[in-house]
Amino acid sequence: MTDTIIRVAARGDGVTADGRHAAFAAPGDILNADGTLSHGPHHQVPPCRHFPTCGGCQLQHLDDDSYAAFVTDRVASALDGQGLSAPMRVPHVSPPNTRRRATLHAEAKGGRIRLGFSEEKSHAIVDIAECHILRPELFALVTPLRGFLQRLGFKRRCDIHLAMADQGPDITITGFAPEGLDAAEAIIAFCERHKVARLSVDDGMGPETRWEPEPVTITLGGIPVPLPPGAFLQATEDGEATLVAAVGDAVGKAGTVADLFTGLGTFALALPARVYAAEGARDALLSLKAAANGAGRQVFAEHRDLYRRPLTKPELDRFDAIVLDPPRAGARDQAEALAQANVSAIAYVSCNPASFARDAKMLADHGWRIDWVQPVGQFRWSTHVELAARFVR
Ligand SMILES: C[S@@+](CC[C@H](N)C(=O)[O-])C[C@H]1O[C@@H](n2cnc3c(N)ncnc32)[C@H](O)[C@@H]1O
Repeated sequence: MTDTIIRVAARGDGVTADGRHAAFAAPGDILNADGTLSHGPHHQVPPCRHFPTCGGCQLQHLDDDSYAAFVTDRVASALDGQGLSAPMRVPHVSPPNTRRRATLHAEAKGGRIRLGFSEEKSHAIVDIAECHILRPELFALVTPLRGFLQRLGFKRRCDIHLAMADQGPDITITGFAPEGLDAAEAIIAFCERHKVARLSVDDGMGPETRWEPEPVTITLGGIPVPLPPGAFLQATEDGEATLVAAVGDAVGKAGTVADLFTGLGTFALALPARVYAAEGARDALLSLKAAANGAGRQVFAEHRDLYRRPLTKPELDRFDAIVLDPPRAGARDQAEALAQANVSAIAYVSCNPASFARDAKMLADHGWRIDWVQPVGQFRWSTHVELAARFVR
C-alpha cells in the first residue's frame, strides 16, 4: 500500500490522509508500504550540510510553497482545535540569511571548541561550518569566536547570544566570564578586529559589558533605542516590518492605544498614536522610556507585571485599541479582561499558535470575531510560527 503525504504536522512530520506520520516528508511525497519515501514535487534538496542533525532547521526538505503553507496551516489548525476559523492573509516567510538574533552553544571538547546550535532534542552541539539562516555578519563571527574562546582558556559549556544592533554585532556570553589582564586584552583585540559593537559576559550575576566603544542601539519606528544586552528583538527585520504593518493595519486610526508586553517598543514607537506601553522587563522599559522622551514621542511607559497585574476592564476601556504580544505562554488573564473591554480593535501578536488560539477562544466566547490573521515565518525552516491577528466585535 502507498499513501500520499497531504500536510506537515506541528512538529514537522509529514502526515498521510489516514494519519500515518513520516519524518522528513513533504506534501506530495509518497509513503511506500515499506516505510520508505518517494519524493514528490514539493520536496527540495536541503541546502545545508548540517540538516537534519542541526536543531536550528527541521524543515529544509520543504520547498518555499509548502513551507509557506505549513506556516499558515499551523495557525489554522490551532484555531480549528478551538472550534475557530479566520480569514488567513498570505503568509510572510523570512528569506534565508536574515536572522538577526540567535543563541549558539559552545563547549570545549578534546582540546577543540565546538560552537553551533543544539542537535534536535539533544544537548549535543552541532559544530556549524555553514548556516543558511543567520545574517552573514553574525555567521562571520562563528569561526573567530572558536579561536577567541580557545585563547581565553575556555573549558566548559556556555551560550553565546548574538544580535545585530545598529552599530554592528552585539555578543552576550552567558556561563563564562573570563578574568584578568590577558582576557581583557584578548577581548579588545577580538572586538576591534571583528568590528563587534558590544561584548558582555554573564556568569550568573547579570550582564557585565566588557566592550562598547559607543552606546549600542536598535532603531525601532525610526528612533534609536538603547539596547540592553540580551533584550528581546523580533528575529528578522523583515518579520518585524510585517508585524508592525499588520499591527498598524489592525488598530487603524485609533488615537489612544495600549501596547501590552511592549518590550523595547517595537509597536509603541511605530504607531502614530498616543501610546500606553506596559512591560515586565525593567531594563527594556527604561530604554523605551529614554528613547521616547528623547524623540518627543507620546509614549507613557509603565513597568508592570502583566501576569500578576493584567490591565483591568476600566483601565482597558480608556483606549481605542489594544496591542498585545505576550511570551509563548500567551496571556490568559489579560485576555479574560480584554474579552469584556469596550475597545474598537485588538491586535494580537503571538509566537505560539496554541496559546493564541486558547486566548482567541476566550475572546470569541465574549462576542469578538477574528477579522484576519497574518501568519509569519521568521524562523525559516523551523516549526516555530508567529502571527498577528485583528479582533473586532
Ligand atoms: C514576545 S516579546 C514582545 C516584545 C515586543 N512587543 C516586541 O515586538 O519587540 C514579549 C515581551 O513580554 C515581556 N514579558 C514577559 N513576561 C511578562 C510579564 N509577566 N509582564 C509584562 N511583560 C512580560 C518580555 O520581557 C518581552 O519583552
